[in-house]
Amino acid sequence: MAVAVVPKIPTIVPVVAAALIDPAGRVLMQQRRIGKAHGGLWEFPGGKVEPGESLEGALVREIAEELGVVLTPAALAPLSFAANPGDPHVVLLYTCRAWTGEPRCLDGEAIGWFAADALANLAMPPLDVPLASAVKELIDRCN
Ligand SMILES: Nc1nc2c([nH]c(=O)n2[C@H]2C[C@H](O)[C@@H](COP(=O)(O)OP(=O)(O)OP(=O)(O)O)O2)c(=O)[nH]1
Repeated sequence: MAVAVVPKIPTIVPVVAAALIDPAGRVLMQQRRIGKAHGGLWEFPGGKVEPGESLEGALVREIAEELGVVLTPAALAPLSFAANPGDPHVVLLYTCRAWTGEPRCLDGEAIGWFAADALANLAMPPLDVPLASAVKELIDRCN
């Protein structure tokens, strides 16, 4: 009898991202570099989790690489996640209101601070649309 061998290959690609929220309730968004997948669209800064990394460890690394700031791990709060059929990426979104340093655009095309009401006007990758709604709901409740 033939036995099917199913290779143990992960079918999802975990991506961690952060909604940095400033004291005025504005959110930092990053524009992806032109020419990359989803080039020119606005996303939450972050990136893929590398083998052996924790989720929070990956997020602290990515944010340091992309924005030059050090997130305060205790200030990271999981908010929501997003996945779509046919797309292996699962974006896990955290909020963060405490960090060290002034965010700079080190990796993207641009960065900007946006009021919660303005997020829906940004052109975003599909997974970011529900995530941005979750961020707006949170800010509307808390600020
Ligand atoms: N960082 C981030 N990635 C997102 C978001 N929404 C979304 O669909 N993605 C997708 C875009 C990318 O395909 C993937 C994140 O990959 P990445 O930022 O680490 O890497 P990349 O595609 O820029 O570059 P590469 O490593 O594939 O060469 O997740 C988001 O809000 N933030």
